[in-house]
Amino acid sequence: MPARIEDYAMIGDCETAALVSKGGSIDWLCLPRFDSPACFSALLGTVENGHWSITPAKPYSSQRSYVEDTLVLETLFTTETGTAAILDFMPPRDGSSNLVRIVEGRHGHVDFDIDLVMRFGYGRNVPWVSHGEAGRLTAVAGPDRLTLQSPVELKGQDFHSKATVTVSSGERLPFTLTHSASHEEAPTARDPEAALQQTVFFWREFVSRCPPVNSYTPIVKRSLITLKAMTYLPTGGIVAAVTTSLPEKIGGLRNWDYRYCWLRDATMTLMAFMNLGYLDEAQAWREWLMRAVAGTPEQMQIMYGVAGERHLPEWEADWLEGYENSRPVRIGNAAAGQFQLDVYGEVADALAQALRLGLPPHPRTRAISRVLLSFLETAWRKPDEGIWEVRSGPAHFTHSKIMAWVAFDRAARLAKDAGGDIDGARRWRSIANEIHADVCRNGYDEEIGSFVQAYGSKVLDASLLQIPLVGFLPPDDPRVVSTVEAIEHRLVQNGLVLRYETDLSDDGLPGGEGAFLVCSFWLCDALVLMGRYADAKRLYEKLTALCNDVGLLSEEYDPVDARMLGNFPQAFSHIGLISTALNLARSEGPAEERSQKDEKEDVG
Ligand SMILES: OC[C@H]1O[C@H](O[C@H]2O[C@H](CO)[C@@H](O)[C@H](O)[C@H]2O)[C@H](O)[C@@H](O)[C@@H]1O
Repeated sequence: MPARIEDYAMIGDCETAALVSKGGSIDWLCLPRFDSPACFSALLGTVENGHWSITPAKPYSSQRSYVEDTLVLETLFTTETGTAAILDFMPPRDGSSNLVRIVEGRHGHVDFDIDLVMRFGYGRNVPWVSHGEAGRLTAVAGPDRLTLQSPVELKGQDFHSKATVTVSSGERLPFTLTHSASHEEAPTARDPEAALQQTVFFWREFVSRCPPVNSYTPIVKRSLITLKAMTYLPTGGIVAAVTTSLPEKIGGLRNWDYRYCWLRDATMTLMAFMNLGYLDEAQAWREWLMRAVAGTPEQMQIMYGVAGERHLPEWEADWLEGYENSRPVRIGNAAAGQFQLDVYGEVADALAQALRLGLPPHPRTRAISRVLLSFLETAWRKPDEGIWEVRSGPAHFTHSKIMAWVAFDRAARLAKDAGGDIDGARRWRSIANEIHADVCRNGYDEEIGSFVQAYGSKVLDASLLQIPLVGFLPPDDPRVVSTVEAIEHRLVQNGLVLRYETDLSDDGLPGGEGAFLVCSFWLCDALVLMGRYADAKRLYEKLTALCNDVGLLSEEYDPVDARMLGNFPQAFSHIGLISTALNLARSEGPAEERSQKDEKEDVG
C-alpha cells in the first residue's frame, strides 16, 4: 500500500520527477520525461508495479527536509543502533537522466534493506536484469534501460533486486540509477558526489534571485523551487503536476493525468514567476506558447504535451489497482479536446503582464493575438466546458465569459498603449463592453444575490472569485461583495473552499471531491482587495499549515478526513501560495495590479 500523499516528497531534474516516501521508498518515476511511462508505479498499485526502497531493517523513526534552498531531499532515520541519512536527488542532466541516493551513516550503525523493483510501462513490463562487475546492474525492456551503479551488490530474488547493508558512522554509500535508450550504449556512471555539488549549486543559484516576501519568504522559495521543478527545461513547457490519477476522493473515479501543459495552469505559473522577477522562465514559456499554438485559432488546444504535442489520448491502465483502490488509473487526458473559453483570457492576460513587467515584445505575439481575437469575436458566444473541464457537455459558464472579457480588455489596453492604435482599441473595447453587459445581465442572480456558475443556474462556483481579481468589477461593487459572502456561506467547508456544489450541479461525474486548494487562495486574494486583511491572513495561515513537512501541496484537501487529495505536488496550489503571499506582503500586490480599473469609458 502506498504512503499517504502528504508523506511524499518530490525530487526532479526539470525534465521528470520522482516521489520519495517518508520511509525511503521511491514509488513514482517516469523516464525520460514527465509524461513518459513510469518505471516505478507503486504509488498507483503495489510494490510489484515498481519501487526502490532503502529502508532501515529494524523499527525506526524518520525526519526529513530539503537541503536548504535546493531540491535535494535529506531523510534522517533513527533506529536503536544509530542514525543514518539518505540524500535523494536528480542532478541537472548531462545527456542522461540520473537518480542518485547517497546513504550516509551519522552515529552508530544502521542496517538497511534495499529492494529495487523495476517495471517499465507503468508497472507492467518486467525487464531482463543482468548483474555486471562491481555492483553494476542493468535492466532492459523494450526501448528502456536502467543501470544501477553502487558499491553494494544486489541479488535477484522473485524478480526483485535485493540487499541488506550496514552503514556505520562516517560511511557514505552512493547509488546511481541511470536511464538510457536500450539501443544505445549505456552511458558511463556519473560521479555521485560531484553530481550532488552540481545539484546544490543549480538550485541555490536559481533561488538566490527570489526577493524577500516578508515572513513568507521560506514558503515562497519552496513553492518557487517546486514550480521550477515542474518546468520542462528543454522546451519551457510547464506541467500541472508530476503525477497521474491521485484521486480527488479516496475510492472515487475523479482521477486524472496532469503531466501535461495546460495553458491555464502554465500561464498562472508564468505570472507567479514574473511577479517574483523570474523573467527568463517567463520568456522560455512564451517561446513555448508561440510554438505550441502556431496554426489556426480553431485548432488551439487548452493543453499540450511538454514539447507542444497535441495528441494526448486518454486511456486506462487497468492492471494498476489505483491509489488506495481509486480506479481507474488514467493516462492521457481527454480534456485536451475540450473547448474552454477562459484559456484565451488567461493567455492574453499573461502576455500583457509579460510586456508590462519588462519582457521584450515577441515578434509573433501581436499577429497571434490578432488572429485569436478575431476567432474569439464570435466564439465567446458559444457554450464551453469551462475552467473545471466538466464532462457533462458545454454550458454558458459565467467565469468563461468573464475571461473572454479579459482577453478583449487586455487587447484594448495593449492596442492603446502600443502607439495609438485607436481603431483597434475601440473595436476590442466595444466587444469587451458587450461581454461585460452580457455577463452582468445573465450571470448574476438577483434572487440569491450572487453571480452564478452558468447563465440561468442557481449553483455557486469558486471561479467567480476571479471577478474582482481580474478587474471585471471593483471589489467594493455590491454584487462582488455579496458573491464573495455567498461563496463563504455556501462553498466553505471546515474553512476550505470547494470548487462548486457537486451535489447541485451535473459535472458528468459521480461522487464528490475535496476542497480545491487554489480556490481558497483566491478567496484570500479577494478578501485582501476588499480590505478584509485579518480574515485573509487567517485563511492564508490555515492554508500554509496544510503544506506537508517539506512544504508541498496537492491539488485538493479533504476537509473532513484532513488529508491531501489529488495530484501532487500541484502547480495551481503553489501558484496560489506565492501569489497570495505577495498580495498580503506588498501594499500593491499582483491582485491589485491585475484588477486595474475597467477602461469602459476610456475609448469612445
Ligand atoms: O474536474 C474534472 C477535470 O479535472 C481535471 O482538471 C483540473 O485540473 C486541471 C489541471 O490542473 C485544471 O486546469 C482544471 O481547471 C481542473 O479542473 C482533469 O484534468 C480533467 O480532465 C477533468 O475533466
